Amino acid sequence: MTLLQVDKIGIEFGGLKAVDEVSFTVDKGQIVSIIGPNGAGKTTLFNLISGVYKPSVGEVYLNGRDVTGLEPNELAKYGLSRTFQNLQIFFRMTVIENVMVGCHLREKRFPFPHLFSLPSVERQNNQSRAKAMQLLERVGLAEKADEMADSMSYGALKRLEIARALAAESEIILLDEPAAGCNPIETEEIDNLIHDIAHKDGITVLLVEHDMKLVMKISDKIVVLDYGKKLVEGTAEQVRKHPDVIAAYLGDHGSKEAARAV
Ligand SMILES: Nc1ncnc2c1ncn2[C@@H]1O[C@H](COP(=O)(O)OP(=O)(O)OP(=O)(O)O)[C@@H](O)[C@H]1O
Repeated sequence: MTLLQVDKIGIEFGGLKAVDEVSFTVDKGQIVSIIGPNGAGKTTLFNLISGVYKPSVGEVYLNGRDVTGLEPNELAKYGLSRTFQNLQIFFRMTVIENVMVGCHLREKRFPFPHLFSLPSVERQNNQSRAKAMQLLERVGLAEKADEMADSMSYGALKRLEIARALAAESEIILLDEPAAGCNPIETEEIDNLIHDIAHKDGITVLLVEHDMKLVMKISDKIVVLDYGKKLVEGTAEQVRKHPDVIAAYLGDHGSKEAARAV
C-alpha cells in the first residue's frame, strides 16, 4: 500500500533545475533509498518532500492526502519527520532531553498549565520521559540517557538523531545520510537499526546515503537521480546492473570509486 507518493515534483535555482519532475512511490514498511552522483539533486528532493523548500511544480501525497509545501512541523503531525545531513543535536542538553524535544512535537501543549506548573504538566513530562527512554533503548543508547549530548561519539549522535525523529511517532522517517562520517562499526549499527525500524517496527524509511554497501544491502527500492532527473528506479540488483547508472557514476560528475561501489 502506497504511503508516500511524489508526483512530478521540481524546483529551479536561478534557472538550474535542481529537481526536475521526479516521481516515485514508497510503500508502507519499505526502505527506499535515493542515490546519485554529487549534485544530482538528492538533498534538494529531500528538502522538497520534508517541507524545507516549496516545490515550484508537482505534488507530494502522504496517505493519499496532498501535503505539498506544508511546513516541517505540520508534516510531523501528519506522520513524516526527518533527520539532517549535519547533526541537529542540542549539545548542551542531555541525550534523553534531545529525544524529549521530538516527543513534544506531537503533544498538545497549552500555556496555562505550564505557567502554574500544574500536575498535568508533570504527568505529561513523565510520559515523554518514559517514551524517550523506550526510544533510547531502541537505538541502543539507554545507558547514556542522562549524559550530555556533547560527550557522545559521532556514531551515537547519529543514532540519537534517529531516536528524536522516531519520537514524533512518524509513519515515515526521512534519513539524510545517516551513516555519513561513521566508521565501519558505526555504519553497521546504523544499518541494523534502519533494518529493524522498517522490518520490526513497521516504520517506513526514505533514505539519502552515499554508502553504497549500506544502500544495496538494506533497500527494498532504489531511486537513482542524475542532473535532477530520475534516471532509474528498481531493486539493488536492477540498479547495479543498469548501464545508465554505471555511466552516470563514471561520468565526469561521478567518481570512479563510487561507480565501483555500485
Ligand atoms: N539553495 C540552493 N541554491 C542554489 N543552488 C542550489 C541550492 N541547493 C542546491 N543547489 C544546486 O542544486 C543541485 C543539486 O544539489 P543537491 O545538494 O540537491 O545535490 P545532492 O545530490 O544532494 O549532492 P551531494 O551528493 O553532493 O550532497 C546542485 O547543482 C546544487 O549546486
